[in-house]
Amino acid sequence: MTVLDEILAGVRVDLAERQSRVGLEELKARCARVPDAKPVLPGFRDQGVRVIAEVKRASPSRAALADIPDPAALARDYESGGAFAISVLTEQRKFGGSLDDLDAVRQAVDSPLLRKDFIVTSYQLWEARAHGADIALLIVAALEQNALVSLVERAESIGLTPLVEAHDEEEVRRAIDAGAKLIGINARSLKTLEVDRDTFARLAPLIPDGIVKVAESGVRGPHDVIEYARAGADAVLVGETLVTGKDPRVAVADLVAAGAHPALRQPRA
Ligand SMILES: O=P(O)(O)OC[C@@H](O)[C@@H](O)c1c[nH]c2ccccc12
Repeated sequence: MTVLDEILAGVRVDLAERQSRVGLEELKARCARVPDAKPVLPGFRDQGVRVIAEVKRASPSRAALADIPDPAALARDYESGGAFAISVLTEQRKFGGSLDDLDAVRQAVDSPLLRKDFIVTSYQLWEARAHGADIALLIVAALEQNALVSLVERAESIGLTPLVEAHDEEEVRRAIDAGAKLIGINARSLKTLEVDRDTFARLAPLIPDGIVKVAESGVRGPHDVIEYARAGADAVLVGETLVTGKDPRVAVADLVAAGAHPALRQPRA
């Protein structure tokens, strides 16, 4: 059993528990009461390399990272440092997150919000929307192709932009085939938890120009943003470095400044 299998098993148990408490109809009714999701794709391309800053308490590779007693305050710091979007991990068992964190962050910031979880059914997309997310992560490795295709369609039909995450050539192909317009390349394998920062540079050329590319994981500082940018990233997704560092606002601002460097400006499709 891989780490991913283990995480998915726990996610399914917790999901069943939530489904027994809140029915789909009730969730849909909640969705009707929240403001519409923001379209995010154009914003990813209009200036420099965008920073998606993550609220992350723990991870399977590093266990506890940071307490984060006030996720709203952290998100406000990220936003004032210039983050384009905020990612909130909502998986509970391994990452210490929750939908309450998503709610708290939604109350605190106007930036686009990513629900970062292990989504295996459309119920979780409705949840994401009901709790104010604009973007939802779909992990190719966690889904059969049919399920991936229908979750991409369902996400879009309720206004969410799916961020489709791939780790290798085959998964990139599946993401493109599923119609993804926003693809994340995760440098961390969900099977071994190893980080390979060359993954993005290896896989990005397989992605057509019209698709927005996000380099996920392993960013230690401005230097890594520049490397990812040179390899064609439109955005970087950063967690650990920001939650374990001293001043999250300054840390985000340093990454944003690195990604905005004029030397990185390249013609885009
Ligand atoms: O903490 P890092 O190395 O900066 O990584 C952030 C983000 O990429 C990572 O949390 C992540 C990427 N894809 C995921 C899928 C599930 C859980 C977590 C993730």
